[in-house]
Amino acid sequence: MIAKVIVDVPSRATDRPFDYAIPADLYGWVEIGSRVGVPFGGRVLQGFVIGLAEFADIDESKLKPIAELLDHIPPLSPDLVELAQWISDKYCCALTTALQAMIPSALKGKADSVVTLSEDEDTALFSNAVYSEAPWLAYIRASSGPVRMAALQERFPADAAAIKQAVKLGALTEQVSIRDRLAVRKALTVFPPEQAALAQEALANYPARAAKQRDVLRYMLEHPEPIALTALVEALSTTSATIRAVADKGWITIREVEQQRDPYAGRDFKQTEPLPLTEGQQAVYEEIAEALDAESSRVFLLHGVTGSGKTEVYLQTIERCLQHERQAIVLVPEIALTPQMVERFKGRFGDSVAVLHSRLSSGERYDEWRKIREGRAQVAVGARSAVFAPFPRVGLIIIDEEHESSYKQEESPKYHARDVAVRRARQHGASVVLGSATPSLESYAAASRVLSPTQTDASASSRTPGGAALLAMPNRVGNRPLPKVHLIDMREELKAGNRSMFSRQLHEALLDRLEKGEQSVLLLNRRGYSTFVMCRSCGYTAQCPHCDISLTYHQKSRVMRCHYCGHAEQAPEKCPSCESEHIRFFGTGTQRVEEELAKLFPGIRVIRMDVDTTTEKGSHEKWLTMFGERKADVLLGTQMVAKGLDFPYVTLVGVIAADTSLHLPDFRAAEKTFQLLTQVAGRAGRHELPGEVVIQTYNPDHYAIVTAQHHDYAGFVQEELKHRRFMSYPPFCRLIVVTLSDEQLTHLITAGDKLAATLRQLAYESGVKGSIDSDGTRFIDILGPVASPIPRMKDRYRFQCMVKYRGNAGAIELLKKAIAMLSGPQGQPPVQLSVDVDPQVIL
Ligand SMILES: Nc1ncnc2c1ncn2[C@@H]1O[C@H](COP(=O)(O)OP(=O)(O)OP(=O)(O)O)[C@@H](O)[C@H]1O
Ligand SMILES: [Zn+2]
Ligand SMILES: [Zn+2]
Repeated sequence: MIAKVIVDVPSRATDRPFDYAIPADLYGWVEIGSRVGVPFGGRVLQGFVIGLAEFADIDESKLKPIAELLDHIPPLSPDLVELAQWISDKYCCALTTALQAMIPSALKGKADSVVTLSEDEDTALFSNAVYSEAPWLAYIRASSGPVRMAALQERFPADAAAIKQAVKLGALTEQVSIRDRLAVRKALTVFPPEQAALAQEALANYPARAAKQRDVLRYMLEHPEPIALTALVEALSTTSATIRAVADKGWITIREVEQQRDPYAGRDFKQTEPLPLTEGQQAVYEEIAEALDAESSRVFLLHGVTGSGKTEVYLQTIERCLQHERQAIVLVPEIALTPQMVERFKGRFGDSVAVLHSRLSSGERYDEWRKIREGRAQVAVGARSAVFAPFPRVGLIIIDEEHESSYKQEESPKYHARDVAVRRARQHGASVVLGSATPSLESYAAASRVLSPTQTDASASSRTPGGAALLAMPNRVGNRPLPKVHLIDMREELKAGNRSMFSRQLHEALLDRLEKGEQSVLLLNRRGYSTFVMCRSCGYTAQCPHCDISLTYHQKSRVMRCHYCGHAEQAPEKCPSCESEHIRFFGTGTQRVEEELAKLFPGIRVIRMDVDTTTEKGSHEKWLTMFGERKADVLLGTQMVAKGLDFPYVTLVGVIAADTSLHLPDFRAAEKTFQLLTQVAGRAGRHELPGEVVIQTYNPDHYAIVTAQHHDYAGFVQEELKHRRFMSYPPFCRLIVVTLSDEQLTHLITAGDKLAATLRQLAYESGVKGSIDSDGTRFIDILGPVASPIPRMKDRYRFQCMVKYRGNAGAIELLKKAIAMLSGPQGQPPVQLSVDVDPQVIL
């Protein structure tokens, strides 16, 4: 038997399966999805089996055998391997990169070599006096098992050559194997006596001077359950040596036992029961339930206003899914994955919920993942990569806040979890529910057919088999009104002599809440904001010397830092350009808002949530719990306060400056602004107390802001679609951005021009219509090369080409072909090149 293995080297030259023989003792164990160690170019590498075959493609006598099988249960299943193939094709990345994205980082093993003494002990070499006295040899002899080569070399640095020589001459046997970065955690555990009666007798006869040992034995007889060694040491204030002595006498045993790291251990989740559904929820629930019962793979876009009770719909459809003995995956944006959110799922489904997100340690994440792989969990709640949760029979995939751009991974593989979910669901006959109060234009267009068939991008509708179905929940639970939204024109404030960052109305409203003991949420829209350093005399701004971007000022340390490369320097006292002392730190950070609040409202209790205050593990949770317990009047923060929060005493939401994100060089700027305002407004008045929202802006007439004021999603979409159509942007076409970078500008220019020219030539030859979109079905347009929005990063110049296409234009194939044509014989590209299909952020 032959295994086809993808080795873990993400380069174009190795991006194909290699054949290996399956040794007889591994027959039946090596499966599609198995992780193996294989010899490759003189090393041992980790790889994944993606196929099995009777015969090899190459001369079988040249075939090397698989060196080792790394897990008994393959970490990937055949359907995930197939999904990886799809990702690699669609997002232009190496197959190994896609496979790696599906497993926890703990399983990204590294090759490690160990040495043992060869069987043939009296090798001539070792009888040689020089060697026989070598300390490293004595060290190996004294060790009971294999010794890690790295450890040996570290210990005896001067003897590295001699050790290598010994391996070469066969006196030492070297074995290379893959070691996981992080193993299953094992703890030494003490087991009680197996024959209690005999042990009782022994206890009575224990020598008096071994009183400590007697205590151990007595304890284990009185508490006949396994106990962790460390716990026993603590319970009896004894030592592990004492306990070991009792074990050596044979009365108790000490063994290694596998431990589970449960990040939610010790927390009680209050069991919740399904709520009687509102009419709106019921209608939606029934539609989804029907698809679940029929096991038909359908995609639903659930457009439910803030506070309409989408979570309860998720919970009850999951329950329905579990009744069919199928598993469910719930994706939540990383920053909305709060303990409050987790609690909703654990409260309903208890221990069968596994949680996957990046704030867990890699050990915790690994254990949660194993819970899924080993069938101990039925529901996975997590961020983007939870879409790969290795369930055998997925029945339902829910994507909450489906419009969030964080569902797109920014590094390779640059996949979008929404598209991957639809694909995975199709493999399993599962349904997908995309939920949002502000669906992305792409999803909305696909579901509501606002585009005529010729305008729709055909591949979008093939992504959503049979088209997505639009489900709406236009009302809040209990028919509570959406909050009243006031727009404040900040230019008018300035004219009226108010120079504060708070308008008079927001000031009043805050004061009012303080008096009533109600709570407020304040949003500082930080997208595109930064605290930068500028000279008021000459206009100098502090720039990163390696990247074309302003340095960000950190007040605490007085250090200026680059967000792209990490470059840091002390903030200057004087302008380096004109020596003026009028050098200032600009921008409104959350810190400044906090200071202003303290000045204007003495005694106000503010919780500030931003990147600075939430880095520590568990801090996010701590702040939200505090706020929930009404230990603060104001929750002030960046984007992270806009989502998912559900606090009954929040009756005011204030937005300090709505438009900071409006003018970014991003075609989604208006959409992002509308979404953010609608989401944050939705935090107010979700329970009995009515809510009010104050939005401060310099663009009170902008449609994104006006429609947000009126909770008018349809109005926003209509206006935004006009712009997108006019400018030819998604959902009217699809995009691929190719970023080229190099240290030498001349190389870059040549490579960029060549790429664009090749692409144009290939598109022309393939007969796809050019930018003149005559019949509207197939069209491809190649723009650029132009300098990227960030033209230099880490001392490398950056250019980009944008490909706009529609329909079955074969754009990805053309691009792959063009790149191959420009690459060297080993597949090496002329300059560094990165491809982003369906980009969310264009930098
Ligand atoms: N059927 C129901 N009966 C009573 N209360 C309900 C019902 N469904 C949901 N709720 C309550 O209504 C509130 C809002 O629900 P939920 O948080 O799910 O809204 P949402 O649609 O997810 O809103 P958002 O998009 O703003 O997060 C919650 O406090 C929830 O417990
Ligand atoms: Zn200056
Ligand atoms: Zn930099």
